[in-house]
Parts: sequence; C-alpha cells; structure tokens
Amino acid sequence: MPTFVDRVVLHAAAGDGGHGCASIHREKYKPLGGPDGGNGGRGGDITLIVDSGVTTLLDFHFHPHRRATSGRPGQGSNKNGADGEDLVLPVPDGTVVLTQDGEEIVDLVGAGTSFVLAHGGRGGRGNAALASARRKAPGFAELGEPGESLDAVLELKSVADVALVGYPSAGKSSLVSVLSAAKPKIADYPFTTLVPNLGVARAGDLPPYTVADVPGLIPGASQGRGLGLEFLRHIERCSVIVHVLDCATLEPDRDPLSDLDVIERELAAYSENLADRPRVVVLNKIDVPDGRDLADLVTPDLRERGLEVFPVSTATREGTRALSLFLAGTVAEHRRASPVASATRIVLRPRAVDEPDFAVRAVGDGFVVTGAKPLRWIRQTDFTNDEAIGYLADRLARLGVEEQLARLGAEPGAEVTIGDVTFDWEPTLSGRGALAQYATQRADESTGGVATVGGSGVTRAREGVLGPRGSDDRLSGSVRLTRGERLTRRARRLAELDAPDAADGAFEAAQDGVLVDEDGVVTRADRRDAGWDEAVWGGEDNDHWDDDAGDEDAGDEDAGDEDGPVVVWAGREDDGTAASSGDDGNDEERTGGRRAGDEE
Ligand SMILES: Nc1nc2c(ncn2[C@@H]2O[C@H](COP(=O)(O)OP(=O)(O)OP(=O)(O)O)[C@@H](O)[C@H]2O)c(=O)[nH]1
Ligand SMILES: [Mg+2]
Repeated sequence: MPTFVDRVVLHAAAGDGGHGCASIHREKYKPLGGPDGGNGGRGGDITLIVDSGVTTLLDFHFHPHRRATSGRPGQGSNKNGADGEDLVLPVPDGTVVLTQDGEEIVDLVGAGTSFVLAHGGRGGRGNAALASARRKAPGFAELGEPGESLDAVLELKSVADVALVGYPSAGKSSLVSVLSAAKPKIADYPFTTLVPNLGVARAGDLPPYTVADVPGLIPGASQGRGLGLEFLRHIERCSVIVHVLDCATLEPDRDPLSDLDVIERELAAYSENLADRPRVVVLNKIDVPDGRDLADLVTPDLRERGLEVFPVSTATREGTRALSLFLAGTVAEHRRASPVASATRIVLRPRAVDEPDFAVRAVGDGFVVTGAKPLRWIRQTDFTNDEAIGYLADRLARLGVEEQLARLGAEPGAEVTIGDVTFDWEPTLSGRGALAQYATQRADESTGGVATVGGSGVTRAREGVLGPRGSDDRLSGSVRLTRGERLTRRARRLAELDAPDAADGAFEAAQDGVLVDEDGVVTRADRRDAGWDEAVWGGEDNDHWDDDAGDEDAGDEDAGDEDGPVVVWAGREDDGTAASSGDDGNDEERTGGRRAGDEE
C-alpha cells in the first residue's frame, strides 16, 4: 500500500445549481395571485486549500472522485432553494494543479493558499424573480446551471529548503536521519528509498529548515534508468542542493569527483532552473579508513571548483553538526533574501474590461455564437417550454446577437448554434430584427398597428402580448422555409447582386431602411424607396428601438422596455392579412385582453 503519493488525477465535479420554480400564488378567492416561484440554490464549489498538516496526496489516490453538493430547487411561496455546500479539500504545501495535458493551472504555495478548482452552477431564477412589467406572470423558470466538472492533475513539488542528491547507498537517508528526527528506511542496497522523505532539522539558535531526501540517481536517470528523474520535482523549490558523495564505495569505476559530474549531468538534463542553485558537497563515510583518505584527496579539487565541502560520517556523526549549522545559516540567508511564501491570493484569467459579450462566426452554412452570456442563457433555458424559449430569444436579441447575425448575412432559417443547441434562426422572433423594425414602421404608418407583409401576417404589438403561460405566440406560427423556397430565394438574391445598384447586402437595410418583398424577405436598402418618414425612422436621435442591452441579471432587464415596440410573426395567412390585430400600445387594453386575469 502506498504511503506517499505525489501525483494524482482528481475528478472534480462541482454542484449543480438548483432549478428555479414556476409557481403562481393561490389563495381562496384569489385564484391567480401572481408568480411566487423561488430561485434555485447555487451549487457548491470545489476548493483546494494548502494545509500544512497534509504532506501527501494519498487521500486523493484512494478517493479520486470528489463532488460538491448541488443547490436545492426553488419552491412555491417564494421559497428559495438552499445553496449546495462547498467542498474544501486540503492539499500539501507545494501542490501544483495541471490540466491533463500538463499545462499548469496554478501552483499552491504557502499555508492557507486556496483555489477554486470547480465552480458550482448558478441556481436558476424562479418565475417571481423573472416577472417584469412585460411578463407579469412568467410560466417558466430558469434551469439551474450544471456545475463545472473537470479532471485535474495534482502534483506535489515539496517545499523543502535543502535537497539531498546522490548515488544510491551514498548515505542520503542516513544523513536525513542524523540531521532531523525523521526515521527513513536505511539499508545496504541500492534504491532503498523509493519515495522522497522529508525531515525538519534544527541547528543552534537558527530557525528550523526542512531536508528532502530523494531516491538515488544513477547515470542515465534522465533516460529513465533506475527510478528516473521523476522525483526531482521535489527539489525544484529548494534553496540549497547537497551532493552526498560516497567515499567508501566498492564499485571500481566510481570516485567522488566523477560521481559529482554524473549527478550534475542528470540534474542539468532534468531542468536548467537548477543550475543557479547553491551547491554543497558532503563527503560521507569518513569513518571508513580508506574513505577518510579519499576525502582528503579530493577536497582541494572540490574547493577549487568553488564548492563548500563537508567531510562527515553519519555513522559516527563526525562533521554533521558543522554541516547542519552551515545549512541552517544558508537557508536563513536565502529566506531573508526572498519573500516568505504566505497564503497567496490567486486571481486567474481576469476578464478584460472591453471583452465583448459574445461573438458570431459564420461556419459552413450556419453560424456559431460564442460568449459567456449566450452560453449561460442556453444552459438556463428549458427547451420544453415555449415561453422560456421566447424569453431566450428576447435576451439574445437585446444583447445584439440578432443584429450581428443579420449583419453577417444570416437568412431566416439559417442554422445557428449556441453551445450544444442548434436552431433555425427566425429574426422576427425577437422583435428586434430588421424585418420586425420594418414591419413596425409600416404598421404605424398605414394600419395603426397592423402590418401585413406579403403572405405572412406580421402583427405589431406592444410588448407584453403573450399567450397562455408556458407558451409563446411567436413560436406557434412557423415561417420556416422549405428547401425549395430557400433555393429560389438564393437564386433571386444572386440575380439581384448581379444587377448593379441593387441590394448591397440586404441587411445593411437595418441602418438605411429596408424593402421587403411579397415573401417577407428583405431585398434591398433604400429608405426613400420605402417612403419612410425620416423624422420617425431615420434620425440620429432615433433611439426608439434602442433597448436595454445590459445584463439581465439585475432582474430589472425589462423595466425600461415599455417604449420599445415588438413585432411578432403571427403566422402565415393565405389571404395576406394579419392573423390578429395588435393594439396601439394601450397597456390597459392589453391587460384587459388576452391576458386578463393572468396578472395580479
Ligand atoms: N560506514 C558508514 N556507512 C554508512 C554511512 N552512511 C551510510 N552508511 C551505510 O550506507 C548504506 C546506505 O545508506 P542509505 O542512507 O540507505 O543510503 P541512501 O543514499 O539513502 O541510498 P538509497 O536510498 O538507496 O538511494 C547503509 O547500509 C548505511 O548504513 C557512514 O557514514 N559510514
Ligand atoms: Mg535512501
């Protein structure tokens, strides 16, 4: 059974957010008492924290799967779900968190340093929180977001002050046992030490320092011979490297000087960062008669190389006190020179202030929308609920996704992918597309609220004309084109492009005014052709269509929307008239109509 583990793969799954609740308050004589669905709770995070009491990653070796609890769903009567509990995992000082591909995510040094490895999912808002002037009693709630789930590699790079390196059986473990109270295994065969040992040493009045004894190195360790260089990561952070040289080896082709060169070569092969680390040479086993002679012989050579040399015997403890004092002094000096590793505050990948909320790319025949917000909104949407889908469409439009799609030349019916959801784009869904603006304009001018465009009925309505709970009228009438229709449309468009002075990109129309053909297709741009009133439609100060593009999460996203008209498809009518008549913006009328009774 392993007792020391310094590399594990941790499968971390943060808690999911609880779903929001869609509920309507009920009371005697008050059948529709308004929305009272509570919010779902946040899922618990998974946090790593450096704990000085932990020295190995053994725990993760036995329990590699860790999961934080999920948030509870919201409930009626405005009851919010409880948050999931965060899972705090103690790790040893010097733990490095890497991706599966070996890319470093964070280096945890200093007791108390913590890092959120996986974030819990947000809870979904309940319909009480989603209620607005426009949607007074939403028939849907947001879903809780799934918590982050990832596989991370945890690697321990011990934070020892002094690292002992040398051939097997040179006496490294013996030295640790002499310098500190640690009791590593010591024996007369190579590779006695299989995993690093740590000891805390003390000398004189100097502050204690830690000593790491790594498994022995042999020539070719960098090619994987012996135990390889795997354990050398434990010496990466040390302030002094101590070469333990065996002066009493019986192997014919070895002597302290060539041993030193071999080990240095292997260290250099491992990492060039170790080159500038101060070195100390320990000539061990001088209690053996030949050993003392050999030590005396090589000492001048080593001193000439500028190395500090200590002849010692761990058997008789000769020379070990001087060595310990020297090491303690060097470590203390090094600590004075470098800042203390205390709990580090870790900030990862801060988001640039001017980073756009989303991006739209044309990919093949379709479009892909990326960005934190759209992706989150998709995760929060219950696609079995039409009203929730309508809400999503509104959010996307308000963010400007529609406009961007139109600008890139997306045609109705184009495949738009956000996250793992792909749908056919219907610009009119949002009430903010060019078509919708056009139709609204027409409606204002001619029919006082009802616009008819070709074969499709387009109803202009004030915001707030919604169907029964859980449905969205705008989704009921499909304007999806058949393949044949799309081909004809494309052919017509190409023909137009050939003709000079024709459409220079249909959707530039959004700026200059648009013309719409009998199919309800934007064909070319010329405001004057359309005969629109500049004062109403074109002016710089026309913020009539501007919408609150801000974050919705403030909960007041719809508050300022009352002036912004919305145009919706009301289905395809053969006789070319609108399916239903919109009203002219009278809130009283509206609430007195279809949705009477839904509110209050
Ligand atoms: N005579 C004598 N023997 C020693 C001395 N130091 C260590 N030894 C012996 O050398 C052998 C190896 O000692 P270890 O401390 O296990 O050597 P190591 O460098 O840790 O070896 P690995 O763990 O295999 O890399 C043991 O039998 C020790 O008793 C010493 O100063 N004098
Ligand atoms: Mg050993």
